[in-house]
Amino acid sequence: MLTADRLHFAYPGATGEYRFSFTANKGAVTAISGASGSGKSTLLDLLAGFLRPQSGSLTLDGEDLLALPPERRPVSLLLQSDNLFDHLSAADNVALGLPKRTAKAEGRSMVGAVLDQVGLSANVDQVASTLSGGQKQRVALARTLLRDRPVLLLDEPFSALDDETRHAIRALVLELTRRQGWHTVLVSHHADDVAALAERRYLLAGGTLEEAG
Ligand SMILES: Nc1ncnc2c1ncn2[C@@H]1O[C@H](COP(=O)(O)OP(=O)(O)OP(=O)(O)O)[C@@H](O)[C@H]1O
Repeated sequence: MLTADRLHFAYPGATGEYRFSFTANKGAVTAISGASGSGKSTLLDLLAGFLRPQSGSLTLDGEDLLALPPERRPVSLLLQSDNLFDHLSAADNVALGLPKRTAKAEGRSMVGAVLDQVGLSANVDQVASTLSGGQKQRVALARTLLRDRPVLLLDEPFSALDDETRHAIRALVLELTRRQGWHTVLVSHHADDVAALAERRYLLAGGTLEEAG
């Protein structure tokens, strides 16, 4: 279980402050909604380690995550767009998620396997700039799958997609979350996405999270 307990943060010199408490279960999507400017990106930055809280705790199954710098946190991040290097192929973008010193042939077969799982076996060598928005998100999910970190942070990951693609990527996120046992935290304005995915929902307002029905 991913647990934030009174994670307290204030931007230097700013008047507003945040105090975040929530839990996110393994193999499930936890949704965070809130108005523009309510602090959703701030929360994700704290979870990813890009911002440091003034006090409080953040643990994954009891392990203190605040002690870890961003690159050592068991966390992957998927944004609305700009997840890929445009000039690299789908396979090369995914290969960035391989552990260092993976043998070339082994790496290629691991990359092929995850691209296959996200339905992109026909696009392995395609340059990212020529992929559709949905295909790009699939590539980013394949890389996440390869890294297989236990926490997946999603920041409006479906917003740039048309309805049909959005439903397909949404279903893929839910399937991977359940199968891999990820703790997936979804930040979204869209009630439709939240209703389709979330096991637990929180509303962010006034600097705190409130569990919503
Ligand atoms: N570096 C910063 N220094 C001071 N204040 C900041 C900084 N970054 C964000 N803020 C302020 O903190 C508040 C929360 O911002 P944040 O980006 O977390 O909101 P959000 O809910 O993600 O908004 P949106 O939905 O529009 O992306 C805003 O009032 C914003 O102006």
